[in-house]
Amino acid sequence: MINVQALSKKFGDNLVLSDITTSVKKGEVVAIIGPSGSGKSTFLRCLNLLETPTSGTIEINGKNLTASKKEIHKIRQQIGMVFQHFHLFPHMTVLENLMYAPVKAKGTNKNEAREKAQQLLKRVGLAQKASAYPNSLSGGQKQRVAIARALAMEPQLMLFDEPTSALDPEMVKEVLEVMKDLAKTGMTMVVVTHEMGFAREVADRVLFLDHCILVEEGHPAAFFQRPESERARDFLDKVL
Ligand SMILES: Nc1ncnc2c1ncn2[C@@H]1O[C@H](COP(=O)(O)OP(=O)(O)OP(=O)(O)O)[C@@H](O)[C@H]1O
Repeated sequence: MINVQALSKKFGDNLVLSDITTSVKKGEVVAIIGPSGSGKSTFLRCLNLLETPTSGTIEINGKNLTASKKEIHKIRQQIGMVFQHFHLFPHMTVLENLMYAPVKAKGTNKNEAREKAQQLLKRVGLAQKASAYPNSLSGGQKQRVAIARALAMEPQLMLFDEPTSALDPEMVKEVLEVMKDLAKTGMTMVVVTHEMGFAREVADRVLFLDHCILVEEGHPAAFFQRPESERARDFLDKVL
């Protein structure tokens, strides 16, 4: 589903991603881990062109994102994104937050969008919050709404940028549970995370970035038990 070839990204003279080549299969859950500042978020944001790569190519479902600026809008609609800081519309109710993009961007009929939104709220355990405004929700609830809102566009791929790192510890679990459930449905997911437990239990593959380089990638069981590189061993010694 995703094919990344020789992706590099600079901010001015600062090289943030260096020559990254990898791919993600349909239905795969990939966790991106690594030290702070290693380029994880930038890599994720390149996958839907929130950041423009300096060089290299990114294909999603065979379409070259970097070549087809015209198509990017259409391709983006198929990619859901969940950020660290929710980004819900504060002046809309939870239900309206979920209905907005399907109605405005896809032209979905309002009744259909409402029904789908209600189903999704049920799925993330928040059916009773449909009429609430985001400000009245806890961080964990806001993030579950953000996930449901991304799913309302029926994406083929979901990108998560440290979705639990702004949450109080007691709320991390409820969000990870929703993500685990989503993974079980066969959704293709790329997740930047500091939650090693999630990477170990839920991911099919781990990508380890350090200093702008994709140092190693592999199955979580192998990566966490026997990391190949010195850099990954050092990192795991610090975080586990
Ligand atoms: N818009 C930007 N302009 C300039 N530099 C940036 C920008 N975004 C990120 N950077 C720099 O790129 C580098 C990588 O940042 P990035 O956020 O991708 O790392 P990360 O691995 O996700 O870090 P963290 O785990 O702390 O979120 C950092 O040095 C950061 O300062």
